Amino acid sequence: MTNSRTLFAKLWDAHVIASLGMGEDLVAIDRVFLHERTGSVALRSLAASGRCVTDPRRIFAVTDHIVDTLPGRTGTLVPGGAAFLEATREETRKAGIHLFDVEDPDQGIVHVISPELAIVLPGATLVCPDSHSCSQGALGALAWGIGSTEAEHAMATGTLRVRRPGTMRVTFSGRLGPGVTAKDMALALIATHGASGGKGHAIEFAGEAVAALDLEGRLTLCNMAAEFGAMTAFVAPDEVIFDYLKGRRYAPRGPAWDAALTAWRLLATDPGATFDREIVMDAHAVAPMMSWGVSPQDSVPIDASIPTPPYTGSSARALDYMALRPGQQLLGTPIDAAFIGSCTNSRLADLRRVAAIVRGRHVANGITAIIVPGSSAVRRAAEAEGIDRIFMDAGFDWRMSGCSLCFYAGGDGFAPGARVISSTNRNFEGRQGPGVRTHIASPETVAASAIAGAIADPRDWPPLPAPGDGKADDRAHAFTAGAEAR
Ligand SMILES: CC(C)[C@H](C(=O)O)[C@@H](O)C(=O)O
Ligand code: SF4
Repeated sequence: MTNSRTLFAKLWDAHVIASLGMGEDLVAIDRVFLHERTGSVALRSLAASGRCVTDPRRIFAVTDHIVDTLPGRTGTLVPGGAAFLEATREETRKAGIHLFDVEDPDQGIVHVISPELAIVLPGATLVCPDSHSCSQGALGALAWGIGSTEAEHAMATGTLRVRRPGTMRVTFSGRLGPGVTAKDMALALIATHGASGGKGHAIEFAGEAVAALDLEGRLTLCNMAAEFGAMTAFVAPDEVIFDYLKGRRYAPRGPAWDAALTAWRLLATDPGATFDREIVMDAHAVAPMMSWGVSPQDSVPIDASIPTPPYTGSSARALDYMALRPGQQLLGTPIDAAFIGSCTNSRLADLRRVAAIVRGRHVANGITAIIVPGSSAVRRAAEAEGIDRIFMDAGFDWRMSGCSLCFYAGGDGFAPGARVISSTNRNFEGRQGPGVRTHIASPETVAASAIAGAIADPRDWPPLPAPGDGKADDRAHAFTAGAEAR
């Protein structure tokens, strides 16, 4: 008998108020984050039921999903969308909940601004009525997506009734190769084990390649756990996370910070602790990945060809929808548009890597290329570094922050039938507009493809040496040495 515990057990047990039997626990919820699409529904329904928010200081809201992202935006282009915005404004005001609204300098995609503002903290529980809430586990939190009704319950009681998930450790051993990123790690995992491979589990990502990821890379990896069917995912927090959080708006300060740090440093799986399931992936064997079908599991290394039959289920219809042939090479397939954004890949580190590739180059003729920063803070930081100019000079549209064309809600969208290469997390039918054919990949792959005008391998597009710029060699070296390596 061992007393070794997994990090999951430590996080979970610290929040269990009561065991409710049948595998369910009553769990204390430290933070609730809402967005206008589903949060407005929860707030309205809570108010209508005559219940109230017990502790508004633990609840935050943002407008991100349906806000327009065109420069000079005033509201939303989504038909009927204004009602969601109005409900969010009205109900958060009445309940005393802090709202990061469109004009707020801290506005952005919920899973991007939560870490930026240190609303999510190591060891905390955070819920949000959004399936990609698991992204935030990158900071060592237990963060998961819930429904609107559960959000009401969490706001009214500070608790939730939750089935205790199984534990799974996914270890990426070794180091990533050149031009390979956290997005490729996630797609390789999902392609190997299927879109339901993580079902019913809380995943701890571990191993050398995970520890070597920067904060942004860890957020990307945990974000994609939603596409792996997992309840949530996290990475044991380390100094990378603590350094990032220090001094941020809602981070503890003074003696509270020191006490937090002492507690956070214990947030790791003990040696000898066992998991319900273990998966080991060889990081060195991961290549830049690209999806070919209509599920993230329909993904292959970018230089591979589309698998040949037999197909089953969604994969069988996928090729029709995607207008591709079995055995076809993905490389060189002409594209119509490129999109860089979303809670998966729209942070400053993502944009810097994109800038390194597009600098001195231009988007191919006839290609629509759009970059949407994940938050207003990312947008400002990118502009302060001048990388917005690099994007615009290269022919990319540079937008205001929000979910934007990550998902089609009836407003902005790509043309029907367009083949879009996208740094987002979902390639479902119609995800980016009716009939739109989405290929998901890393931001580097999207950038290289936008320039090539066809699906391209980012390893074939190293940064160009800039005349008179002594840093060019360093940039090229950083790229070939593994873009996300610290
Ligand atoms: C609108 C929202 C509920 C949805 C989600 O939960 O994931 C969206 O963010 C998405 O990515 O599809
Ligand atoms: S960016 Fe896309 S995946 Fe992320 S929360 Fe918004 S709509 Fe969902």
